[in-house]
Amino acid sequence: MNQLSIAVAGASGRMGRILVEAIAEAPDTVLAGALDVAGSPGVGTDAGAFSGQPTGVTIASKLADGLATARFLIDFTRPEGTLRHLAYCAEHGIKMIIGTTGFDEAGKAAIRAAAEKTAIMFAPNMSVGVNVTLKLLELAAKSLSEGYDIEIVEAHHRHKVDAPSGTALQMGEVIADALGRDLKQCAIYGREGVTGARDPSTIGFATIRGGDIVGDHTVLFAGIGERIEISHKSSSRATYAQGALRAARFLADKPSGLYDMQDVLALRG
Ligand SMILES: NC(=O)C1=CN([C@@H]2O[C@H](COP(=O)(O)OP(=O)(O)OC[C@H]3O[C@@H](n4cnc5c(N)ncnc54)[C@H](OP(=O)(O)O)[C@@H]3O)[C@@H](O)[C@H]2O)C=CC1
Ligand SMILES: O=C(O)C1=N[C@H](C(=O)O)C[C@H](O)C1
Repeated sequence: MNQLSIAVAGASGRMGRILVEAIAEAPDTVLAGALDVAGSPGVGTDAGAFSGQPTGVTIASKLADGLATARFLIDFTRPEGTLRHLAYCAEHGIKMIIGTTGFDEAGKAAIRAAAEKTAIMFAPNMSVGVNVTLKLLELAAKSLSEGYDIEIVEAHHRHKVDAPSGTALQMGEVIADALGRDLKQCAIYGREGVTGARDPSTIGFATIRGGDIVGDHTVLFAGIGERIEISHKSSSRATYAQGALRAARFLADKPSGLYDMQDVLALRG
């Protein structure tokens, strides 16, 4: 079998460790490299050391070492790390699966530009369930466009550094698009003090951080006399890792371009 040779960035992070395991377990993928940021305690150790299953691949900090034989890079790190990896991958034709969240507009523009040189799958949530939920939200928003107040509530573990989550923002964008609104104009990120009555054209966001919550998202469509709640709850990061591997298989025969999980799962349209 022609295995997909995949490198993992942020290999000693929460997602990186699970990805290393998932790649080792899948018969059609092989770990071709592992990266972490210089100074990270994982650098110089075997990428499988965390799970007690050595891979024979040492975590490198130099991109040329970690990416020497990789055709794909799966990157769940931080925006500044991903943007550094992006430039290298675009130059060397390495396909990228980007799960990192928290990019500003300039970062997103850099990803779009790099996708002219290599194939990139960029999605804030790679679980099948969340991506199906996005379709449900589109349908709900179109059907409940009048008389329902829309609020998005997300909860994550205490270590998460960006808020609202990338998934919550994508949910907001899907809903705003379905309603013909611009999320930049109608999003309300938290409330405090005398806020006045709710403006019906807004989409509200609320963020909870605590403990080991893997990732919960609920969208409320609150009307008079009823409310609809559409929820997704992740109980394991393995679902994101499996989504990332599915994305690598999808990209294997794709030309340069920017793709997302709706493309991978054939949910577009
Ligand atoms: N799309 C999806 O399905 C999902 C997306 N995510 C996103 O993935 C990202 C990572 O999440 P998680 O694994 O929990 O985070 P962690 O903090 O556990 O892991 C991040 C990894 O990236 C490394 N890193 C930090 N800064 C840099 C840098 N500048 N350059 C290169 N590497 C760097 C960290 O090294 P060190 O520890 O030494 O700082 C660490 O190994 C987040 O943006 C999160 O929102 C998470 C889950 C699912
Ligand atoms: O940081 C996390 O953990 C997660 N981040 C992603 C996001 O910001 O949406 C996806 C998932 O919710 C887990």
